[in-house]
Amino acid sequence: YKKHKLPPSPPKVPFIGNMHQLGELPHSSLTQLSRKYGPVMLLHLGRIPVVVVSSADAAKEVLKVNDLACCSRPKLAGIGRLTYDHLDVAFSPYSECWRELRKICVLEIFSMKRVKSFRFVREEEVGSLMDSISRSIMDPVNVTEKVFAASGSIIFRTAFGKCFHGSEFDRAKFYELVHDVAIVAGSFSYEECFPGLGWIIDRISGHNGRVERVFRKLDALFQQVIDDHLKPGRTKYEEDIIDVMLGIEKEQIEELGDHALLTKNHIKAVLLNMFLGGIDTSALTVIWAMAELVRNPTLMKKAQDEVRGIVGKKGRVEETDLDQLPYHKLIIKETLRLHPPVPLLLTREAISHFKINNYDICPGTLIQINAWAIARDSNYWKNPEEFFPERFIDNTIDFKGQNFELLPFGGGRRGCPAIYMGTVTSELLLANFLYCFDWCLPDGMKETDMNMEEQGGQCVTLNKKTPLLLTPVNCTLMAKHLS
Ligand code: HEM
Repeated sequence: YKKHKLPPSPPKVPFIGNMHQLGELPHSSLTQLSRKYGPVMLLHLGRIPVVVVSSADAAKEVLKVNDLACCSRPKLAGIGRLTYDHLDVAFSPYSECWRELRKICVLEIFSMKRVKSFRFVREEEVGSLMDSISRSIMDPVNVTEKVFAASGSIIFRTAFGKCFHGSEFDRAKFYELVHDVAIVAGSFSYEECFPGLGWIIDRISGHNGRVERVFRKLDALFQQVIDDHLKPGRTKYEEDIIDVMLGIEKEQIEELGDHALLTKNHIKAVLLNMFLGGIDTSALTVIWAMAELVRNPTLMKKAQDEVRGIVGKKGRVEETDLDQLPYHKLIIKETLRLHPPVPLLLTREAISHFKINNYDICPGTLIQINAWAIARDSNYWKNPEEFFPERFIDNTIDFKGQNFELLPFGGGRRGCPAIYMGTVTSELLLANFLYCFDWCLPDGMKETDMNMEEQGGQCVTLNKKTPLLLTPVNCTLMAKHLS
């Protein structure tokens, strides 16, 4: 690679490379580093070369101009095991098989029509959450916990067709499992960073054992639900995602025989993607939005006036109301700008040589787009640190992957295929929070005392460091619904 012009790099330490510079909050440390080394920089995690992209122009080079040259994902051992050797959509390297599966996801699983067919699940879950909060009027509520639980139940029911309630899975155990999966999915093994030696650390640190334990539990859960779905004489009330995928598998076997693509393992791997990709992301959007609104009472009032004006005395916001709430949509957009749930997007891998801003990117290099840094860059955003939904009035910037200064869902061939599913869930939850209750901070806490820190750690998602505790104040609009 001597002839190549490589991107600038911060100084490396022997063996670990730049690993020590990632810190507790990698998106934030990388933003600082990019101020010094530029919007395209080359880091080394152990032996792995990683190019970090921190400007809209450079992101466009990756996601649009050279999308095909770098639309693969690295083959990591931990997630490889959890996805039955990369049979999923989110973490699989680029291949013919991945393309087929992605097509099935876009057309059959995450299409607007399919997502709309689960409207009743979302409305029921949000409804029971509002009922449960209404029993805590004037008592502080852990909004973080409640929203995660509702988002988890929505995905669980959408995928499996049944709720935790009255099933053999208990909610706490399920979350523990999803959390373990998220940690395995977000971590490199030492062997990957330090080939030849890292396996020793992997064995001592128990990495391999943890991956295996998580895999076994998850596989048993998926197998059991699939078996339930295949039982003769099963009463099917509404089609869930497992029904949809089993239907596609059957069709493919009838049409293509041995050449059928979809197997039970593909189905399980896609379910894993739904749990990893769908629960925390939608929940975090609502939690950060509520946190911002409580700190900004004027914006809160404006949003509440809008939703209460449109919904009237109905008692609940329904999905059909959401399109009549333009200010509400601006709040979601501004939340996704300031608090993108996946701040570094998912890692891509270059398949062939290409250039970004005239720097050579060699095959095998990993690419990390810092969507968080771009969305807070004063070159594109006025007062970028301020939560100001009005900035999107008369502004055509959207988050669907065409405007490279706002990329909460990524873009290009690997962009999030479930934008509609994610946004409709967040919008419905937030609109009901705003419609059903007035909110105040517990124990005389002031807006300026709120802790808005981000949580560090191994997760790919951007959590709030401290749980959001808020006190619901009675709202008469709901009384009619409850009586
Ligand atoms: C507010 C909600 C959501 C946000 C912010 C979000 C964000 C993202 C991001 C940043 C990526 C990576 C894009 C890239 O690398 O360019 C992604 C990929 C993905 N997301 Fe989402 N997501 C959300 C909701 C969901 C939901 C509800 C599901 C499914 C139930 C889901 C499933 C996926 C899958 C399967 C991929 C991998 C796509 C691929 O590699 O081809 N996401 N998402």
